[in-house]
Amino acid sequence: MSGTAVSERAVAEKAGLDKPAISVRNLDFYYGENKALRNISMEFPTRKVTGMIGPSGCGKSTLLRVLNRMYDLYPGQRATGEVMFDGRNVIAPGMDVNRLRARVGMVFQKPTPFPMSIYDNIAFGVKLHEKLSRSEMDGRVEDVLRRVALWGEVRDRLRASATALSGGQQQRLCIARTIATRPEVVLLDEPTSALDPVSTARIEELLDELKKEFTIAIVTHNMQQAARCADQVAFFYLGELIEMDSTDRIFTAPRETRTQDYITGRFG
Ligand SMILES: Nc1ncnc2c1ncn2[C@@H]1O[C@H](COP(=O)(O)OP(=O)(O)OP(=O)(O)O)[C@@H](O)[C@H]1O
Repeated sequence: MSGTAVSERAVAEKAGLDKPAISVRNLDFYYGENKALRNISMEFPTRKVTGMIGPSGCGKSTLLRVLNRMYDLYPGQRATGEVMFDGRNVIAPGMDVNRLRARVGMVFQKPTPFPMSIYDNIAFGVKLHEKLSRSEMDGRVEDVLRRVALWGEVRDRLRASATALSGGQQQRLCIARTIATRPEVVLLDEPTSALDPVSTARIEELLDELKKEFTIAIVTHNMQQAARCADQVAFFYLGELIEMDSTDRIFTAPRETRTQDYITGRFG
């Protein structure tokens, strides 16, 4: 690549203009009659962290659940508009939803390890999508546990139940489980809100590593966390996207009064 091309790319990346992993266009979402998302249009840049903030009930979790069609599991919930991922509208009929959820993985607020061994927590999802030999699976398990900095702590008890791990370890295991299927996008819904400060710091460090490989969307109520982890931040209010910009800009010079009021703690 020429020097010019490299610097153009650097400028494009800086401006967040790189090809997005997911593009949302005119998205509306309904819980029955209740419209929870209103005309959302935004992009999730590839291998960047997008922070999603806003007061309780503004639709942050709902938007995450649309991105991998988690809402499909519940009757009466529907989305209209476009969520483009790898050239396809994921909310249109005909999408292979299981495959989608392997490619757009999700980590929840409360650590939710399956009631099985540490090893099987990771192997379970991989087996649904890939046929690996025993040694390949062993390698995959070790690789993802290393990447979430859990290998040293659990290597001698891979066959022990995952539910015996601490909360912070369980959440790191859930992240390992999610990245084990080699997704392109990882969605995290308040992943540290049930954790102590030390475990929280470890997850935040981990995000910094993971974004080298994955596109990340993280919902958080913690402004410091958004400021520390995100490359861009989206502020939602009453089901609308009010403003999205670089993290610096959102926290130092937001355009909208409502954003300013929220980040300075005047409401929410
Ligand atoms: N299962 C549901 N059935 C009906 N309405 C729902 C359901 N889940 C959420 N809602 C409504 O949709 C809106 C958005 O909720 P959502 O959970 O996405 O907000 P949020 O910003 O993630 O909130 P929080 O920060 O408290 O998690 C709210 O008005 C909420 O009451």
